[in-house]
Amino acid sequence: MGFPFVGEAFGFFTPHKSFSIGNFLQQRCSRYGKVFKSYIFGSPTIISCDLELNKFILQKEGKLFQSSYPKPIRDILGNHSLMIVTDVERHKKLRRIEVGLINKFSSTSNFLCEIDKLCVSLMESWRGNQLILFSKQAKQLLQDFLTFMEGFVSIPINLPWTPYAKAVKARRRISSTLKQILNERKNRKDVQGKGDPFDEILMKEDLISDVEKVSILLDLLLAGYETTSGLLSLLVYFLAQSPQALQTLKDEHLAIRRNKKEGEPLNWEDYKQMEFTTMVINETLRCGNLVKFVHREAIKDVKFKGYHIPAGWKVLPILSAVHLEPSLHENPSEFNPWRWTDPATSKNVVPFGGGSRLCPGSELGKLEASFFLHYLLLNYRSRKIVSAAAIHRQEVSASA
Ligand code: HEM
Repeated sequence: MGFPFVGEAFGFFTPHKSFSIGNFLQQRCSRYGKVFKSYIFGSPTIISCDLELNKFILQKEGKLFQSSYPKPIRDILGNHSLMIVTDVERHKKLRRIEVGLINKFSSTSNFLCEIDKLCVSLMESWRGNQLILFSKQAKQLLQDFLTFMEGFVSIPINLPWTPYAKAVKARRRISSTLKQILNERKNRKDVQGKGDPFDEILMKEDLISDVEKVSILLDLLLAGYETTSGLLSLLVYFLAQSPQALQTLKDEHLAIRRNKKEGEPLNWEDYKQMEFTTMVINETLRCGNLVKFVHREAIKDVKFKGYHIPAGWKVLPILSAVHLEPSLHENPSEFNPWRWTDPATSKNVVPFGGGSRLCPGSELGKLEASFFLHYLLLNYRSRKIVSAAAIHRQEVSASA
């Protein structure tokens, strides 16, 4: 079970290529099978690389298992964050509001135009640059967010110079900016309820406190930021490895553009035609494993398929292990978007988790990535200049 206190944490958290499960899991699975015991940072832990057990854990949220994120993540996200809240009724209430906000935004008449505009302005900002280092560009949106995210991969030592302390401070700064915006909106009574999702849903909501409202906004910013920017980087990375997929994708987007006037923004009809694009995004999520695992804890003694999980033990369903399982996917480490023509593939890929905590931003993330690809492919040529691999940094992945 490894070293005192840290246990097997070093092995488990060692970075590795995103399209492999890494040496630690590989060795343990071949020695003990797909479900095994470990000891990570002071907690006895069950690690599951088994599809059925993973689905069972996610489906039994609130009944047999609950969310159980480690201290740095809890401190940085805050106790009101959707991912952290364990009380079933409170989670339902906050989730209803967050899902309502995402849906309301997605159904506004200018929603697609706004995403389209964002993609076009991003491409405009690159104009004149001979070389764009993609992974850097995708992450350079907000300095506070970078500091915030760095805290997730840190040891929780609260000294002014540690990434953890800086991240907690960055969270405080972002929260106070959001609080200010909420207050300003409260005072602008004249515009409330006139079609703006924030005004219609958040400002009218009396059942939650202002602190919870700020936390909802923070959740959406954080969960949408790290994951979507990671997905865009991975798309560029995997497409650079697969010229055939890149060409097929380009053909799809050229065909869509041919039927439009110069500068006309994309619409739902265009999005529906992006069939190969959807396959590329799904395959990128399978190979890229943005969220490698989620954190859970057994709240009762659990027996499933002959496994016994004692109450109070940490449980880590490894989503990526199922994505890369050779008995479920042919040549699992190969980036092959065409495998998605087989409907069985989607049953064995769960990049957005499942059960009552299924990612509420999955469709939005995919739509943003599709529009981004459209403008990237029509405006830029890419060239691989370093033979880097897509590396998995474990804790960031857990941030969702
Ligand atoms: C695009 C790539 C994305 C991936 C791979 C992803 C993945 C995930 C996963 C695996 C979870 C489950 C965490 C758990 O069970 O503990 C999750 C939850 C969540 N995601 Fe996403 N996500 C993505 C994009 C987004 C976007 C764009 C948003 C919002 C705008 C979002 C908002 C959330 C929220 C609020 C939760 C917490 C749900 C809950 O606990 O009920 N995600 N995400």
